[in-house]
Parts: sequence; C-alpha cells; structure tokens
Amino acid sequence: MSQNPSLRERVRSIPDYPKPGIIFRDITTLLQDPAGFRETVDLLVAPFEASAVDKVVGVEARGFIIGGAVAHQLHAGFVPARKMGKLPWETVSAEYDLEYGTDAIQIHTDCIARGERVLLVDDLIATGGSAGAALDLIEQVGGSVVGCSFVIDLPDLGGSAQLRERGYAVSSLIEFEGD
Ligand SMILES: O=P(O)(O)OC[C@H]1O[C@H](OP(=O)(O)OP(=O)(O)O)[C@H](O)[C@@H]1O
Ligand SMILES: Nc1ncnc2[nH]cnc12
Repeated sequence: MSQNPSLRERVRSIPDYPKPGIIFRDITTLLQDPAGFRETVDLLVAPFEASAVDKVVGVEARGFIIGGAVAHQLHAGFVPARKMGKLPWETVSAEYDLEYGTDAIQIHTDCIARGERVLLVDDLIATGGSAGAALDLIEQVGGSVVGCSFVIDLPDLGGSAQLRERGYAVSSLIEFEGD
C-alpha cells in the first residue's frame, strides 16, 4: 500500500507509455508542485540524516533531480551515474536490463574514495536493473553503500526484493502494485 497518499496522488499515471502494457509513472507532476517536491526530498533525507553520507549517487536522468536535492540537504557530494559515453574522464561501466529495453551506465573511477559512505537515490525502482548496476559500480570503485532510496517502488517487478536479497537497505515513499 502507498505509504504517502498525498505524494502518490501527485504522480501522473500514463497507460501504454512508452509501449503497450507499461503504465508510466510520471513524477513531473510531483516535482512541479512546490510542496510535493519539498516533502519528497525531506522524506528521502530523514532516515539518513545521522548516517554520515559522503556521496549521493543518482542515476541519469530522473535520479539527478532527486539525488541532487538529497545530496544538498545531507551536505554530501553528488555523483552522476550517466548513460554510456557521456562522462569525459576514466570510467567503469555496467550493462543492465530495463522494464522496456536495455542500457548501460558509467561513473568516473575517481568519484568515490575507498570507504566513503554512499547513498543511492533514484526516482523509481522497477526491475532493479539500473539500481543494481549503479550499486555494482559504487562497490567497484570502493564505496560503502549505506542504503538505496527511491521515490517509487513497483514491487511486482521484483527490483526492490532483489536488492534486499543482496543485503541492501532499500526504502521507498510510494508503491504502485499490480504493474
Ligand atoms: O528498475 P529499473 O527497471 O532499472 O527501472 C528504473 C529506471 O528506469 C527509469 O529510468 P530510464 O532508464 O527510463 O531513464 P530516464 O531517467 O532518463 O527517463 C527510472 O528513472 C529508473 O532509473
Ligand atoms: N513504469 C515506469 N514508469 C516510469 N519510469 C519507469 N522506469 C521503469 N519503469 C517505469
């Protein structure tokens, strides 16, 4: 069930986008609402205020919006996990499957110092492909993951359960079941 009904009702649901059978959960309607955006960021930040987070990693593109705001509020640095070919320095890469396709992300090899405490943030977890790839990259460069935080979880697609099986602390603000 939805943990935050007032946030849930600000997410726009679009059937059959980007392809038939997918219900696209559009956060632009949540972000454009000043109180909705503030509440979202505050709720994501609250569990990690005492966690001494050094870096927040956000996955391109929607994860940048949420992750940047969370990093600012936690006084942490922000690390963009970018789609292939967008970063100019030395990178590590991971491929993954999406609910509607495949993709690959990269981070810079020097974006996280060994042992730094890292929070992964994204707008949504579905299959967990992007989050799983980002976690692999964070650990490859020596980061210590303190948690994974999402605005929306689509639990039926199994991503959050998979990350929990891998031992990560996973939290979300809104769940949409039956997708
Ligand atoms: O759990 P998963 O199955 O990996 O799906 C979740 C990911 O899919 C969406 O990003 P998308 O790759 O569509 O990119 P965008 O943010 O640029 O729209 C979303 O923002 C997550 O990053
Ligand atoms: N159903 C969905 N809505 C919005 N973003 C997504 N990313 C993966 N699945 C999605």
